[in-house]
Amino acid sequence: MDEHALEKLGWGPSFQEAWAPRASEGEEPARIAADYGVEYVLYSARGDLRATVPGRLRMAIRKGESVRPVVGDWVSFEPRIQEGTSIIQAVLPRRTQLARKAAGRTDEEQVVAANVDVVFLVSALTRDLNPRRLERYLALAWDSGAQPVVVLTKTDLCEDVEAARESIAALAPDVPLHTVSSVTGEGLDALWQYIGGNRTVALIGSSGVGKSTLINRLVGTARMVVGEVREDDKGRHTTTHRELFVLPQGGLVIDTPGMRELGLMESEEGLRTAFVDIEELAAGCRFNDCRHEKEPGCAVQQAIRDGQLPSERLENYHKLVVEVARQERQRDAQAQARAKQDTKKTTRAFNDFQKKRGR
Ligand SMILES: Nc1nc2c(ncn2[C@@H]2O[C@H](COP(=O)(O)OP(=O)(O)OP(=O)(O)O)[C@@H](O)[C@H]2O)c(=O)[nH]1
Ligand SMILES: [Zn+2]
Repeated sequence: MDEHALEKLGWGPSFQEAWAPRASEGEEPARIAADYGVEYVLYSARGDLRATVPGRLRMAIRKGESVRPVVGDWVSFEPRIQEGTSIIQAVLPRRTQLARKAAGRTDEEQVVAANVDVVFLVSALTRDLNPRRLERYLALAWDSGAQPVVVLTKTDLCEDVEAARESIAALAPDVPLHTVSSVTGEGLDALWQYIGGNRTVALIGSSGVGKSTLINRLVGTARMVVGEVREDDKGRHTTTHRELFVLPQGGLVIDTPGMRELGLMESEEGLRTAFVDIEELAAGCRFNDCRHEKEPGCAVQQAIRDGQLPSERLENYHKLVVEVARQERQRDAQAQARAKQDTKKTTRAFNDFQKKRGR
């Protein structure tokens, strides 16, 4: 086994210790790189593999005896290289986990990423800078066990960076705080100290604060095409989508839809409160279902033309609306995939049953 390859993926003594007893079973360790609900992509010493969770483990998850594997988790898997789909046998104890409360059910947590070392709490130094929201993100980060780092972006758009820095620093005196601009490059170098050393970094923050731009500035083209699915030469689906990225300089970044959803905790409230100006203006639009794009009689567009509303406000609003829609589609797709899997299982069980009866 290539220990060095595993180290680059964030492997360490605590995982080694937890995994060691399973070595005799012929199992191997790997880290979850993408989570499709039914199927996973693993990074292992053998390279990238596809894997599923067997019925036994699924049952244990349902009973609460095991956690459900999520992106960033270390797992022990049984290699099935010939078949093309390996089997996840156990989830190794997590060092940290980023979770949000499931909507509606306050007692139930939804883990969106595991084994994150550092969380960048990203906010933009614009009108949308919201101390209460940052406090919520901080609470989330503290709960996770990961180290929080506040990153204030878009210094190039801010007239008084020092004042903003001071007001935010007062909220979280013990948390490192950095101000950066992905446009001018100001302050970016200081972020490297958190990224190296095979550590895993996650970025949380509202839509539009500059998370993607920051990742791209820091890691260049390390990110892969998102959501691309294509058929390989045997007609199987090979997924190129990843949610855990190994950086060429060392270190890892997690960017999952769930992570983006953390930025949407405030979405409903956000669309109403944070964008109350737009909601109010929208009452004056000619059409009830106006999207404030190119519709005639749009009061929001009019307000922009009149200089009453900065166009960036509407851009941010649109980004949030698009993101909500994207996530709904994603949830639908996952539900469909699960349903398809269930149908297959039922068909198989039925066929087996028929065969047995025929005998
Ligand atoms: N002026 C300025 N604009 C920036 C900076 N960083 C990002 N932007 C712009 O802000 C907009 C949003 O940036 P994104 O990186 O897409 O924001 P995000 O947080 O990834 O947003 P989601 O993908 O919706 O979660 C883009 O138009 C960026 O070009 C910055 O430092 N300065
Ligand atoms: Zn409108």
